Amino acid sequence: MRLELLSPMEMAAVDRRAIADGPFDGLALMRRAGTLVAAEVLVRYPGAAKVHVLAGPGNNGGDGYVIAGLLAESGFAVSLWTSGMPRPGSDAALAAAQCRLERLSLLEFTAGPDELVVDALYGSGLSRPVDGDAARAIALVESLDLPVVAVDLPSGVSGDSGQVSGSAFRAAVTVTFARKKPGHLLLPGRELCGEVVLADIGIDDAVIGEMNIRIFENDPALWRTALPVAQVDTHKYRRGHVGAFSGGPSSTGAARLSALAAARAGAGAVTVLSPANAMQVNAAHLTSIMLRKVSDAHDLAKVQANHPPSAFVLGPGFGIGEKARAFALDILGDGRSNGVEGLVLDADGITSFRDEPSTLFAAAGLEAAPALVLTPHEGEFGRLFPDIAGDETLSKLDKARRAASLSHGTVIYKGADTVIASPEGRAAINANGVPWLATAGSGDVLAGIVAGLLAQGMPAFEAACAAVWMHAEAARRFRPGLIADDLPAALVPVLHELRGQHPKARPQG
Ligand SMILES: NC(=O)C1=CN([C@@H]2O[C@H](COP(=O)(O)OP(=O)(O)OC[C@H]3O[C@@H](n4cnc5c(N)ncnc54)[C@H](OP(=O)(O)O)[C@@H]3O)[C@@H](O)[C@H]2O)[C@@H](O)CC1
Ligand SMILES: [K+]
Repeated sequence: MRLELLSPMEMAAVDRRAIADGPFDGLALMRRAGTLVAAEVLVRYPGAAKVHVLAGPGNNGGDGYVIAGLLAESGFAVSLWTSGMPRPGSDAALAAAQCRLERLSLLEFTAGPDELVVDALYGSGLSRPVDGDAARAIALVESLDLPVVAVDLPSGVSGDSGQVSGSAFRAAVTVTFARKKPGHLLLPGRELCGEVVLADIGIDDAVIGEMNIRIFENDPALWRTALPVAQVDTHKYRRGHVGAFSGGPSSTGAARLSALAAARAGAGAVTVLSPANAMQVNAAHLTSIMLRKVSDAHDLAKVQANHPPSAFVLGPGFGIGEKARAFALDILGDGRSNGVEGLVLDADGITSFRDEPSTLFAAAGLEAAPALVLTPHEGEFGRLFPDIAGDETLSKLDKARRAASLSHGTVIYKGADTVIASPEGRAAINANGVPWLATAGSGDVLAGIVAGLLAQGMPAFEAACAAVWMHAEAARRFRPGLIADDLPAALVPVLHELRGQHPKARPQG
């Protein structure tokens, strides 16, 4: 799987390196790119009454000249609309010189129903907001509801951030080259790209390998080998023990959702850690999940002394305040020496640190601290990282990476385009989410899955990526109608399948 995501700048560096190394020069790469886009058009829209190719002044436009020529040779009626001449001597200028079609000015652009648009105005070289003739063409195409095949990126969509600059095409298909860019996965870019096709234009994987890329699309290939595999001789505590903190008597459900999810994710034992006044409510709803009273620091110390959980979930339904801060700092301070692998801080656990985030970050940064995993949605992210959240020059990917570095934690920045970032700089963008996953309690389940995997010894970044993907995959398979209570059980077939593909897969004991 080619999961690395290249920023437009990295892609340009890869292009330069590939051209320097050979065997293909820039024009050959461009011809290949154009040929592969033309092939997609042929396969997908063989009956198009007419194809409008819009070619810009850079190499994206160069691809457009190649595409227009090939489609005309294949028998399509092609109109070639250009905006600005390619720089003399550039690959685009060479491609333009080889294209014999009449050039119409984008200024005059017009189209009719049942026609197709190939958008080769701007790709990774987008340098300012799209306006003027290009914006007018975009509006006309949108009003006619014409299908658009975008070359590399829909014009107007930033390859770095997925944000729209000025206006942007909404493509049915986007054909990109060598590797996807973050803008193909981050919103709103992901929606505007339509289906993303990755075309191999002949750039050697080794050239990309040398770039030491640390940003990926989240996919099982990224973490499958790190998934815990139960051994035959295992016993319940060796399969990991999760402690999920419950809130008071009227808010216990969230912790139970986390607990169930942790158990379904494979933790051998799960305990709900409940304040005294919520013990009865919790007891009435738990069967396989254990229950212990933890009202204060003294109770927590007792839990830590005897079969301590190897991972904790703190936050779902817990309540905001000093108790959450004290418990979190206690667990981080207690350290790995006591067998604690990680703390998942979610919801109220995050909000509890809004006035003193540096205390949390300092505790997570101590050498002996267990892994901290933070799971903020946008609002919670802004509470914990106000300066990063408020910086409009940063993409969601940049924000998550900075937050991870600042907090010394793995950050799961949730949303329809969840970004997972590790403190040492790795990041993954998730793309298998479905709208019906946004349901009450869904976040509690995610926190539980992360803790379940951490408790079994899975490293934090891999556990976070795996949890986000499995959570979404379980929801996708369940289909609409899903409520959070359905999710823990819906994880089981997903995990079975993943484990079946594990290189060390063996019968489960
Ligand atoms: N060998 C390779 O490199 C290969 C590259 N390939 C292809 O090249 C593409 C990247 O090419 P690229 O770097 O030339 O950038 P591109 O997207 O054409 O835009 C730059 C031009 O557009 C202009 N411009 C930008 N924004 C604008 C705006 N809003 N409104 C108006 N003008 C605007 C900008 O103007 P400037 O900023 O210079 O003033 C400049 O003239 C890549 O996406 C892929 O399709 C493939 O062929 C495979 C091999
Ligand atoms: K484009």
